[in-house]
Amino acid sequence: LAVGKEGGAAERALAEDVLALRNPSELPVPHRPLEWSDVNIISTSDTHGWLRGHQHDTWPEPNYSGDWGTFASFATHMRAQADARGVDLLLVDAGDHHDGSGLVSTSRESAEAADGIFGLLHYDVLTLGNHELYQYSSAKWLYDNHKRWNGRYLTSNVNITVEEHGEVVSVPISDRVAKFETKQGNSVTAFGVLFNFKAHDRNITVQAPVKMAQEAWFQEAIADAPDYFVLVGHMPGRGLTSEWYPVYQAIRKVHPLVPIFVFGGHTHVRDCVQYDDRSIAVVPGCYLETIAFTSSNLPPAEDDGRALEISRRYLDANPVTYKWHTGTTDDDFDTQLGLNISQSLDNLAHELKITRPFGVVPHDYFLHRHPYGHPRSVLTVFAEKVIPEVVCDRERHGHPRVVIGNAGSLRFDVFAGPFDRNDELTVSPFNTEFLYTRLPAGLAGNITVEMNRAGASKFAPSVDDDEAYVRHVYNEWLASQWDRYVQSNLLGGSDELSMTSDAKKPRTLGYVTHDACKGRGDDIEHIPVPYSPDQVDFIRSPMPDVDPEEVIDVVVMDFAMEDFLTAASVLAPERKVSTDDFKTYAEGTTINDVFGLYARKQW
Ligand SMILES: Nc1ccn([C@@H]2O[C@H](COP(=O)(O)O)[C@@H](O)[C@H]2O)c(=O)n1
Repeated sequence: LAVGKEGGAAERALAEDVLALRNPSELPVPHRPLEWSDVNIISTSDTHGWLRGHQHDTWPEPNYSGDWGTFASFATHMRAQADARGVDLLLVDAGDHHDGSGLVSTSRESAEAADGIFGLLHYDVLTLGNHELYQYSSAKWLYDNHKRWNGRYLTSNVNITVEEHGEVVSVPISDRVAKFETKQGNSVTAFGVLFNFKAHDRNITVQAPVKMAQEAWFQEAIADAPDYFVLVGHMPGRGLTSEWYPVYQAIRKVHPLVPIFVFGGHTHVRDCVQYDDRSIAVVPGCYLETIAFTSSNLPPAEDDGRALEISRRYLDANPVTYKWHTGTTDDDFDTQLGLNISQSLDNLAHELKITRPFGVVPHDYFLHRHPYGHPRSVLTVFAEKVIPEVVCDRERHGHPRVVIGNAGSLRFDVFAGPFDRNDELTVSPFNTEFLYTRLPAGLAGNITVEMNRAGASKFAPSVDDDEAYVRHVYNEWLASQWDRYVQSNLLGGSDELSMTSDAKKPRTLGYVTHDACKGRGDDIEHIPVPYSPDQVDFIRSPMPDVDPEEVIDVVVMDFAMEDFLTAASVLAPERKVSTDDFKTYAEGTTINDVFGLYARKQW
């Protein structure tokens, strides 16, 4: 469980006590019914291909053990409930379907097949994220296939350059706006927006949301008042200057009273804020861990301008939660659609051969629970064990070297037990390659320090003021949960969330959300996952034991190249280090296959 470097004993003892209380094979059961209202919206985001759910036993993984099939059964029962109640139920998703599991990261074709399975569940509104735009081919595939979403896949501010009828044109990847009527006869105007993302591939254009909101087409699209607006987009709802805010403001200017329901993503956190008493912005976590349920009444026909009753709930994505909230049992929960989806996922995993173990991991390695440098940190094992053992260039054999990379390329924990290709792509799904140049060892050593001082430039949206907020939102979110818990327990108190009726019940590890909306958001009360604050943006393999002046091979992971060059220009401007100075290192080796190579040898 551990946390700090040498301290952390108190935290560890606390967490161990808590875990001992509960039989870990048992998932906690919800006890608060959902607040159904006139409009009910289920939102997901940042699924990153986790369609098979979380399959490991280490807590909190079992909280998220539902796959896309069980989620589809849940959504189907929820839709039936909505019909029976005579209310709206919409399903929306805010993008980042790619990069993150064996299904979507084995190949372009596998990502397309996984997208197809994702699409078996009908969504009312969905959009893309930055991970659909790192490669032109992914974006082009979305463009070529956008018609299959029947006008509900919205890319309001993202264009692609294509050749059409012999002409090169920049066109929206998919539809910009959807106007539709719900089963209950409510009119909806919806948009799909991406933050002002800059690190996309060539021939893709992202317009800043603030500019999009001034466009004539947008003004025209919002001119008529619907019963409510649904804004779905890959960007956080909160922040110093949230990129949602100008979009919300543009609508508010024209329609002071029409409800605006915003569904964001990208930060991987559970979050919520209300811009006014007729709007809400909800972010539903990531990796198919969280299903957010948002509900609101609608203004009466004779609108008195009164505040709406809006609420949100973050559900842990597992069958126990799904059954409890739909009043179903083992006998009647699974729907044919759900079963078909689960079967299709198993078939795809089998075809892709992502479930064959490479080895057996001796113990858990965590991404956030330990500081960088701790032997059970994923970053440490990557930098100090995996890279030194498997990233080798035959031609450069015998030349001292150091390897520098971005920590963000490692995305998940590595769990004790069988380690397969799916686990490998989960921990690092990227095709990042290695390049090297020659520099003095002393300079190379200092460059990583400078890179960490400056922080990762590609970590966040590049809207200036927003960056400070977004940069490490997820890490800060985890840190604040753990700090709050440790503080309240060490001081002998308890945080306000523990004061609820089920406070005395044993709890499992999981998210403990404090957002900016009223009431309790988490459906299940958890103990937060231990978090170590000493995380870094960049990592480095051990320095060779050479004189600081000795010129060595300096190997850089290509995604970290810009940050490396910036740091080099700060520390040694006279050298004018540029990409031209780099050559391929360990040709054919990419970071998404180094853990497998290591596992075959060492685990
Ligand atoms: N080829 C890539 C692409 C991305 N990354 C890392 O992912 C981060 C963005 O992911 P979000 O889920 O936060 O959108 C990016 O900042 C990098 O850390 C990468 O390493 N290689």
